[in-house]
Amino acid sequence: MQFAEALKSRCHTVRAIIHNASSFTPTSDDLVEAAQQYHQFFYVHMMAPFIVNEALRDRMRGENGAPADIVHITDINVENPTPRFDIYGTTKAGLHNLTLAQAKKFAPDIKVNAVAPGPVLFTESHSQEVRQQMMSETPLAVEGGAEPVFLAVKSLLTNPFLTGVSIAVDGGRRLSKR
Ligand SMILES: NC(=O)C1=CN([C@@H]2O[C@H](COP(=O)(O)OP(=O)(O)OC[C@H]3O[C@@H](n4cnc5c(N)ncnc54)[C@H](OP(=O)(O)O)[C@@H]3O)[C@@H](O)[C@H]2O)C=CC1
Ligand SMILES: Nc1nc2c(c(=O)[nH]1)N=C([C@H](O)[C@@H](O)CO)CN2
Repeated sequence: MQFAEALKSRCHTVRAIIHNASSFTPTSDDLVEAAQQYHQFFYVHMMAPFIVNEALRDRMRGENGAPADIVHITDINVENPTPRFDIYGTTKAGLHNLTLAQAKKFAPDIKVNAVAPGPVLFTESHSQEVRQQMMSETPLAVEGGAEPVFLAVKSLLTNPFLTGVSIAVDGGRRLSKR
């Protein structure tokens, strides 16, 4: 556990931890490659947040007696997965569950919450047709960008009475997808 020890040697007091790191690729048709993907996705979406949170738990300090904060960036599809991204989705669902478990485990000293984005930032891989399709499935019909995700994280950090919460930042998309 050298990583955890190195982290502790560098972090004396921590106000908040935001777990944003992620891998995002469709599940390979090759089973060997898919197994390798599972390891990669498990480590970045579940193992790393678990290790970092446990390693720094005793170093976390809120302000003026309020709890400290951990925020996990998950995905609106944790309960309505996209089969083509099943490995991605199951490990993000694991991160969502870790949010709930650690909210119970770390209270009252630390709040643990999630922000679940919908498609907020398209990549070059998204054709104009795909973008239009996704916008047609989004009630607010715009590409949200990173700012709404930041504002959701900020609202969690400034509200001392929220833990075990997941904020969907998706323009209402979760309401329209079947
Ligand atoms: N963009 C969107 O529409 C949506 C995003 N989200 C979630 O929001 C978050 C941010 O999204 P976005 O910025 O688009 O994500 P990107 O895929 O563009 O970036 C992911 C980041 O995670 C980093 N990363 C990956 N693996 C590791 C690792 N092992 N250690 C450290 N860093 C790592 C990458 O660094 P590097 O470049 O060095 O590999 C990269 O900077 C992610 O958790 C994503 O799953 C959820 C739903 C929709
Ligand atoms: N790590 C990432 N996760 C996700 C991304 C991304 O670009 N990086 N994008 C999405 C979106 O839903 C979008 O690609 C539409 O499929 C999901 N997660």
